[in-house]
Amino acid sequence: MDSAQSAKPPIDIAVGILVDARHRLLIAQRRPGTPGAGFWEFPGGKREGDEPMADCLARELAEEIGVRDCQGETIIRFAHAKGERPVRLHVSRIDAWQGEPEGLEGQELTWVSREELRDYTLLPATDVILNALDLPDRYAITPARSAAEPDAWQAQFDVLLGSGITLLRLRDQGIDDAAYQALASEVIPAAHAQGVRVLVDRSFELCRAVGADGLHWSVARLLQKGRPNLGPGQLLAVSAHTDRDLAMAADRGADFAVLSPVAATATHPGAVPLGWDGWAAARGDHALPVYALGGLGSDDLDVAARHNAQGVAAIRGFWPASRV
Ligand SMILES: Nc1nc2c([nH]c(=O)n2[C@H]2C[C@H](O)[C@@H](COP(=O)(O)OP(=O)(O)OP(=O)(O)O)O2)c(=O)[nH]1
Repeated sequence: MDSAQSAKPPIDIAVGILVDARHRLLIAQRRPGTPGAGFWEFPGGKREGDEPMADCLARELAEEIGVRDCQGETIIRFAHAKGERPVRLHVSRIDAWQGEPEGLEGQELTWVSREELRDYTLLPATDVILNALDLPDRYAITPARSAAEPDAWQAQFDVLLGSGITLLRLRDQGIDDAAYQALASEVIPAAHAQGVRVLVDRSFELCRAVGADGLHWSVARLLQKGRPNLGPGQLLAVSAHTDRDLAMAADRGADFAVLSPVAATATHPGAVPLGWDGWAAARGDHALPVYALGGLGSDDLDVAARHNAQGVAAIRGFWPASRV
């Protein structure tokens, strides 16, 4: 069972990730006598009564580290039960504030680069926060090259690589593993040259052979195989359609999921759309970042963020118009 389904109601916690001009993150060490003593965390604390979470964050950061006027945005809300009690974390990234952070409660503070964080023992579930911090707000999925005119597909793919997209899934269910491997071997170097990471379907062995940045699997495949032994920075994504899928994906260690369909799509004409309310209900507070997919594009990024989505995933929504 994942944290979102735990029996005890979670306590709401506001968490703030201060990011400085050198992209370093501020972490604090939990004091002796508190739950998780000695572990490092991002500053924050418990909601008082029914105060709005934004007020809770401002109060906690003022009380604990003496900063004011924090400017930022919520990056994820999720629940987990890996500590002494179930918590629901409302995590914000903060890029501007007033005052110099100091440990007002006697806690040690330090600024660390994203790489240096690996040297610290962080509270359980911090990996979820870091995935939400690192992942982009758009996840592109390619239409099948095997169903398209190959030169036109290639031209559109090249435009996609220059469009600001930084993460994509190479999807082509119309070809066998050998043809898929050949396609992946062709497109991944081009994507990497443009700073775009590529997740592949199929096996872990294929992912390794083609130098991909991770895998995108069905929940069924994840349940069957378990989380593969991916390298540092490699990602495991999962396609989900229900609340239960997300619970299993979080439980089995997926780094993020794609939950669909929000609206009707040409790719899956038979699927019943969830609508935003149904999408948000299924997304719930599962402990992983979740993209919204299905009839969406860049115009839907704001509505997605309001529904606790990492962002938008799309095939047609991000695929450049054909020039031929
Ligand atoms: N601040 C913070 N808390 C986290 C993170 N991850 C995580 O699981 N938690 C949990 C640990 C604690 O159970 C809870 C935070 O509660 P807390 O005891 O620090 O809250 P507080 O500052 O209001 O505490 P206090 O006034 O009661 O001393 O949230 C995180 O990254 N930052």
